[in-house]
Amino acid sequence: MILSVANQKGGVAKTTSTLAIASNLKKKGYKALVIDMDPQGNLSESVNANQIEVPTIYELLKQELTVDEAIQKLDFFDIIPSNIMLAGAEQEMSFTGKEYRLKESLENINALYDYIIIDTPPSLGILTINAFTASDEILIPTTPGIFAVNGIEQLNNTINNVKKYCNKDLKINGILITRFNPRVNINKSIKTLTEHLANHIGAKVYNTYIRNSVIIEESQANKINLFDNYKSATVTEDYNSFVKEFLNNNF
Ligand SMILES: Nc1ncnc2c1ncn2[C@@H]1O[C@H](COP(=O)(O)OP(=O)(O)OP(=O)(O)O)[C@@H](O)[C@H]1O
Repeated sequence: MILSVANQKGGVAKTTSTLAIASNLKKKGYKALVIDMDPQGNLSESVNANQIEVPTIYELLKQELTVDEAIQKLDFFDIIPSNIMLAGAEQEMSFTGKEYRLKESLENINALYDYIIIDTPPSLGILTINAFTASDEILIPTTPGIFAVNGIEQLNNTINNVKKYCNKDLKINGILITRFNPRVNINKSIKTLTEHLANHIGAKVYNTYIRNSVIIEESQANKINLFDNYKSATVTEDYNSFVKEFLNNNF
């Protein structure tokens, strides 16, 4: 399955969720490839991928190399990294067929992986459109904030456009509430609001939600896998439960 993790709102835990889900899937024995489509390159950095003077997603989108040349095999999972060069792609990709570049690149390796997970940037430009065109499904992380929730409707319009013009079989897998603090009342009403909105766009909110935890920043800063060194942290348990729910839904 090719899965895009997307939300044009920044800071809703797209990168964190991609990292946690892909590393958990690998721990469970699945073959996982992560594609960093975010010019910020935070995901590549969090797993210590090589980002300087190596092939990245940018050269792959420009068709300057084959997909095998861009893949790095790490303990976390396999990755196609990104770096700030990718920021230029939004302007440079103006040719016919630009939406299909990633899809074309992945055709040769799709069968080698159980899951290919794409971390998308906080925008609905050509990079996100490439990710959606290449994907089977989309996972939407959202934080319990009213603006984050409002953005889902706009995201759904983009998804519908991609379905209309580039990928008719694209589906929303579900909406994942992240950075949740169950003790705060407003969080609870936002959860209810997210459920209504999900219903309206024909998607579902996963039962599992991800709690707020300082462990996230600590593990990312130290480039440590949650499932190695922070096994008993609540947020590690949340992501583990989430992956179980995700796998149950997809069989
Ligand atoms: N469950 C959590 N608890 C505490 N902090 C978190 C949690 N999830 C993510 N964060 C922190 O929130 C910030 C934003 O997370 P992240 O980078 O994953 O979001 P993003 O949606 O990928 O952002 P961008 O849109 O900029 O790419 C990061 O500093 C991250 O460490």
